[in-house]
Amino acid sequence: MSAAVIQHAEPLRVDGLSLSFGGIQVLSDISLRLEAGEITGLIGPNGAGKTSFFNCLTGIYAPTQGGIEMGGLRLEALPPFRRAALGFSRSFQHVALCPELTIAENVMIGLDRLSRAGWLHAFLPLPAGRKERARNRALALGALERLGIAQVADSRPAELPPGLLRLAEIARAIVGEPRVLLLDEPAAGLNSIETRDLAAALKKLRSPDLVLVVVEHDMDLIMDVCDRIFVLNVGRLLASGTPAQVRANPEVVKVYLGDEDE
Ligand SMILES: Nc1ncnc2c1ncn2[C@@H]1O[C@H](COP(=O)(O)OP(=O)(O)OP(=O)(O)O)[C@@H](O)[C@H]1O
Repeated sequence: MSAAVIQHAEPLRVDGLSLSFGGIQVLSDISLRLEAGEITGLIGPNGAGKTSFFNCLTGIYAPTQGGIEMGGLRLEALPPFRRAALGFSRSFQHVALCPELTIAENVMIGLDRLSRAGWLHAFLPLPAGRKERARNRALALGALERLGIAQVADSRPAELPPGLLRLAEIARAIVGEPRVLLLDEPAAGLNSIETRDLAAALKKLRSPDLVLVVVEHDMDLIMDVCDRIFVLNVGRLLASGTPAQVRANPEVVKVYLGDEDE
């Protein structure tokens, strides 16, 4: 096990990150700094490279060039499980909860990196497993509570609407108290009321110890919750700034935001 830890309130620094598959350049020379204590938005047209960027941060994709650093640790060569152990957590574009498990049990899966024997052990009817399961359930309930949905702890995914499922997924992503939380299109498939609830939940997650990055096409949500926004276009960083600065940037309006009104 790595003795390295990322101290609280460290920014995540990305320097000259590039990614290509064969001859296709997916990300080109991305340099930026993601601050703890802020909600950062990552926006851009379809195919701009947003998910690929997340995949580079979590180690699913190996960048062809560039560095990723946090708290003095070089991360770009670490495999995904090492980055997870250092506190990287993410949610995916499509809801991926296990239908056979309750919401609390689904959230407990997010404690894998903290579990001594792995989460499966905590589900087995052994004394050590029972103790660990009780501890994990309490942590899962805490995460659900933090997002205001503790009442669905014992429901199964099929019983719940998309908005609650999305929040349950985020509960699973935060239950291990990550240092870096990457949310990929959390508002996808949600109606306007669910999106409003999501925005309120995201604001509650803002914390001095957390780098929180949201990829999203819902511009109302992004402009509402984000402190800072980075705009990608065909794999390049096109612009960055506060929501007001990004909204007023003519290049961003031309390649992306202009589409919103059409
Ligand atoms: N594993 C891969 N192999 C080849 N090309 C890939 C791979 N992953 C991503 N790409 C390509 O990289 C480009 C960026 O894709 P990516 O999914 O990162 O964009 P995105 O900004 O997240 O798009 P969207 O908003 O539609 O989700 C696309 O052209 C995509 O086809």
